[in-house]
Amino acid sequence: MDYKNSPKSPWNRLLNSFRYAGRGLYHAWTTERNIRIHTGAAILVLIAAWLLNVSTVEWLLLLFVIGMVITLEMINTVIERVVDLVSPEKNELAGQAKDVAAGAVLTVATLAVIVGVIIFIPRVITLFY
Ligand SMILES: Nc1ncnc2c1ncn2[C@@H]1O[C@H](COP(=O)(O)OP(=O)(O)OP(=O)(O)O)[C@@H](O)[C@H]1O
Repeated sequence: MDYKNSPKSPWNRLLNSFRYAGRGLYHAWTTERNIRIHTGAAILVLIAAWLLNVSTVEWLLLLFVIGMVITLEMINTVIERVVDLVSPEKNELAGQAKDVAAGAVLTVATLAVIVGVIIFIPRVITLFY
């Protein structure tokens, strides 16, 4: 019997789906340096947001872009793993898939920086003038 069809109660299945998700988060955290860097930067941004008393809408925007960056980093990791699985040898399509995934992370990370600059720069300026 394959693992998907083993007889388990709905609660067991639900519990297992959380366990697998937790294992995925742990794997991403321990193996991907970029995810640790982005999480560290996100914590610093959230501390700055708290210290500088940003508005509710600004909190929502910051949380949204932070969530997007970390989630896309994880999807990028998924794409790298799957590409390495199906195409361990050099292949043009495999390279393109990884490059485009990396480009997606860069796009959202750039957006996050722009959002941070728009929210924080005016507040930092008023701190000094
Ligand atoms: N199988 C492949 N065939 C062709 N090009 C590849 C292949 N694997 C990787 N590459 C090229 O090398 C680049 C880096 O790939 P790699 O898997 O090392 O990603 P990485 O971003 O360096 O990984 P990590 O996030 O683990 O540091 C890819 O973006 C792609 O251009």
